[in-house]
Amino acid sequence: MRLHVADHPLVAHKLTVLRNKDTSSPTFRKLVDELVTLLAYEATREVRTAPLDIQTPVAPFTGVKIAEPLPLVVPILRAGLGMLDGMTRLMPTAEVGFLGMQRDEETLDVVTYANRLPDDLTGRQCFLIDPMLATGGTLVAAINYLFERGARDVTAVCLLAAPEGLKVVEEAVGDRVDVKIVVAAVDDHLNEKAYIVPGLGDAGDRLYGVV
Ligand SMILES: O=P(O)(O)OC[C@H]1O[C@H](OP(=O)(O)OP(=O)(O)O)[C@H](O)[C@@H]1O
Ligand SMILES: O=c1cc[nH]c(=O)[nH]1
Ligand SMILES: [Mg+2]
Repeated sequence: MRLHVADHPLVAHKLTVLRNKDTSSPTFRKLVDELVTLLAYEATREVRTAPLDIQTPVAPFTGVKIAEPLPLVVPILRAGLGMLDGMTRLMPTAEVGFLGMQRDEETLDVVTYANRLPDDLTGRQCFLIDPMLATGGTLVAAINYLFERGARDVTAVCLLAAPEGLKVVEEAVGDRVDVKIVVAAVDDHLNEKAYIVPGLGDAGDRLYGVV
């Protein structure tokens, strides 16, 4: 597993506003969108390309295009949906799959309630998006879904991660999958309810309200 922590003053500034409990839901959504655009730049650094011959107004030129099979972006519902527009804005030719997963707040087990993914992900670069990596249970379950369909190259884009969760992902995935995690910050620890500290609270609730 490779970890990339964004080191950028704009990321740190926007993240601070996001963490603030007094930040309203509309501002929270906008900041998540802005942050994912900054993270997506790093997350897509290794996206595969193929040569493309074009003609500039002056001369022929061999440039690049995103190679097929096209990358697949997979938001983990609910909170991951808040990152989808930002990700596809940067990579508009990517296709999109969906995973609906919810952490049982008592047992911390992951319940998968929706799954809309291509059957065959062989050779596809997959981008899982979810703002929070807490115990790591959700991300490991999501990576396993992709692995079962043949994916071996997975980049997770998260806003906050806990050290405990990063360790769980590293141990669970091993070298089965080339996993890269791009995150705006690694926080201090998990509290007794497995919330990230200092964190930003419940990302899904702050984006979409308490259900
Ligand atoms: O690392 P873990 O301990 O598994 O926790 C992280 C998960 O918890 C949150 O989702 P939640 O289950 O609250 O669902 P929601 O997006 O519908 O709010 C978050 O968006 C992650 O998916
Ligand atoms: O701190 C946390 C942990 C899990 N899910 C969240 O939304 N926030
Ligand atoms: Mg939630």
